Amino acid sequence: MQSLLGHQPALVLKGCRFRLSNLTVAILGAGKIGSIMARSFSDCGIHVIATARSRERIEKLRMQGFEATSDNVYAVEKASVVFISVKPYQYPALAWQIGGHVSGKPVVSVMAGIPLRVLRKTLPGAEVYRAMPNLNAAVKRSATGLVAPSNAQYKELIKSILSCMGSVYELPEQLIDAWTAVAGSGPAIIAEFIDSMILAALAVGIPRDLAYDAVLESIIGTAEYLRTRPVHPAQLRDEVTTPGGTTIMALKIIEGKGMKSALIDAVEKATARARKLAREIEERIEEQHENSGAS
Ligand SMILES: NC(=O)C1=CN([C@@H]2O[C@H](COP(=O)(O)OP(=O)(O)OC[C@H]3O[C@@H](n4cnc5c(N)ncnc54)[C@H](OP(=O)(O)O)[C@@H]3O)[C@@H](O)[C@H]2O)C=CC1
Ligand SMILES: O=C(O)[C@@H]1CCC=N1
Repeated sequence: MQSLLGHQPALVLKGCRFRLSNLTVAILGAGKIGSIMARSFSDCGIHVIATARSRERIEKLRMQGFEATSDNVYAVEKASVVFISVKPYQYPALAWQIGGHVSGKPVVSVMAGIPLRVLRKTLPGAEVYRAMPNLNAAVKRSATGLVAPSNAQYKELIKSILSCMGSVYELPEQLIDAWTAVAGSGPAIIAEFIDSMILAALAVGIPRDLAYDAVLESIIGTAEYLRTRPVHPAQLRDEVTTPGGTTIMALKIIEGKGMKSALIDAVEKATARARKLAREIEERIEEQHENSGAS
């Protein structure tokens, strides 16, 4: 581990945290989530080399103050830790480029669906991890799931880097697709709910800016309440619901229209999609392998 961080002596800090400012991290595919990761890591003092394909994106990353390039191999060779944040279907081409340059390095994929098995096969000799952050990393509130390989050498370092985006939860690999559906996609699902509540507020005559505040503050407050008190959501609901009052009228409609079952179905479908992605990407990698004439 020492070798990753150059010659700086104080590797392990109090509380088992690492001196991240000694570290160079490559983020391959710094698009929407990758550039948020770049900002979070950079705010922790990490030197980030971000990559993208298009000139526009590289220029944008440079304007944000990052070292940016289209040269993935350069980024991998310069970095001690590599993050991969291209879209899953973009991964086979990227793996083809960098596969011969990652041996001995920790490589963390934040791509939905792609299993450790496939990462190991395409990144020979690397210590591969899967992580699933979410967009809330932009406000340092990501709930990031982490899958580490067995006998991981760099796990504490990777956790420290990921914690620059918020909370980190270590998971067995069989839960990461479900985590992707709940926490990775979570901000989109919750944003749909917020949008619906704002429309509902408009429908009953609350002006738009007030509607936005009413909904957001209620959501943040409810999350804070549940986070800080030992109360089950159903108990909170009961505390709000006056017999014969207003809340029960709303709850009756929600129950009748099947909001809970819609959400359960939605998360199941998103989880299944992540699993299917794994098969699709593996097929593409095999095709690429065959087309290259390899045996
Ligand atoms: N968006 C989200 O909230 C989350 C996404 N993820 C995962 O992160 C990944 C990225 O998602 P997202 O950020 O939304 O997607 P984006 O399309 O915004 O980002 C992907 C980036 O990868 C770049 N790219 C593609 N191929 C290469 C290559 N060969 N070399 C260098 N750069 C390349 C693209 O560059 P260019 O723009 O120049 O084409 C683009 O900027 C996905 O795998 C997704 O599953 C995980 C958690 C949350
Ligand atoms: O929609 C997706 O596939 C990615 C994974 C989690 C969030 N966005």
